[in-house]
Amino acid sequence: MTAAAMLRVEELSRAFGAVYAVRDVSLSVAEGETRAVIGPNGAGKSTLFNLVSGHLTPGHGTVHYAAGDRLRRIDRLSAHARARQGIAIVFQSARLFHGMTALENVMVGAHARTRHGFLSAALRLPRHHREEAAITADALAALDRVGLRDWAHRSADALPLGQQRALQVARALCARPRLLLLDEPASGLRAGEREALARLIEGLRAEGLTMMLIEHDVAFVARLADRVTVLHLGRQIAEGTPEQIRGDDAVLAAYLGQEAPA
Ligand SMILES: Nc1ncnc2c1ncn2[C@@H]1O[C@H](COP(=O)(O)OP(=O)(O)OP(=O)(O)O)[C@@H](O)[C@H]1O
Repeated sequence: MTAAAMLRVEELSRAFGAVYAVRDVSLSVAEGETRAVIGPNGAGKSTLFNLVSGHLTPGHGTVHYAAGDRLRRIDRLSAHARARQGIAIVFQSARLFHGMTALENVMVGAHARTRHGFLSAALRLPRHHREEAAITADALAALDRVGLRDWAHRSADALPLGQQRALQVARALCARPRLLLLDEPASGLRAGEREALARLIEGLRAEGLTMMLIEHDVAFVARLADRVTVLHLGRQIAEGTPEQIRGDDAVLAAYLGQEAPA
C-alpha cells in the first residue's frame, strides 16, 4: 500500500491477569483504508480497539498515529486526548443517552472536541452560546450524513436498533474523526438494517475516511474492507485482502469448531 500510514501499531500487548488479550500485534493502517479485524470470540479484537482509542493502556508496545505532518506516539495519551486528535470509537454495546433526543445524543459527540468540554456545556455557561450554535449545526449535518435528519428532535429511545447504530455513528462523526473504530456495528441487526449500515459505511469509505471495523460476517467484510487482520488468542495470525484471508489455512484452523468465515 503506497498511501501514508494513519495508524501504526508495533508489538502491542495487553494481559488481564495471566491471560494475554492482545499479544505482540503489529499492523499499519493506511490513510483512507478500511481495515476489518476478525477472529473467533475472545480473539482480542475489542481489546485491540481499546488500546488504539486509549480506553486501555498497553502492557508493552507502541501506537503511533498521524497527527499533523507525521506519525506521533499516542499510547500514553488519555482517550480524551486521542479523541481530540481525531480518533473516535463506536462501542459494541449501544450507549445512547436515554431520555435525550437524537440531536442531543449527537451533540455529546461534538463536545469531545470543544475547548470547554461537556460539563460546562451542560451547565450552559454564557461563553458557550456561540459554540453551541455551531455544534447544533454540526450535529444536524452528522444526522443528515447517516440519514437521520428527520429524527433530530425525536427521542433516541424510540429508534429501531439499526437506526440507533446509525445514531452512534453520527455521534462519532460529529467529533470529526480522522480514524473511526467500529466495534461490531452490525451485531444483532436484521438483514435490511445490515444493508443500510453497509451502505452507510460504504459512503464514509467513499469520502476517504480511515476506518477499522470488527465484524464476523465475512461477506460483509469482503464488501467493505480493503484489508483484513485476523486475530486468534490475542495474536495476529493473518493479514491480507478479503480474498487472501478466505483461503488462508491458519484462519480456517482458528475458526474450527466455530462459525467459519465462509
Ligand atoms: N477487562 C477485562 N478483564 C479481564 N479479561 C478481559 C477483559 N477484557 C477482555 N478480557 C479477556 O481478553 C480476551 C480477549 O477479549 P476481547 O473482548 O478483546 O475479544 P474479542 O475478540 O473482542 O471477543 P468477542 O468477539 O467475543 O467480542 C478474552 O479472553 C477476554 O475474556
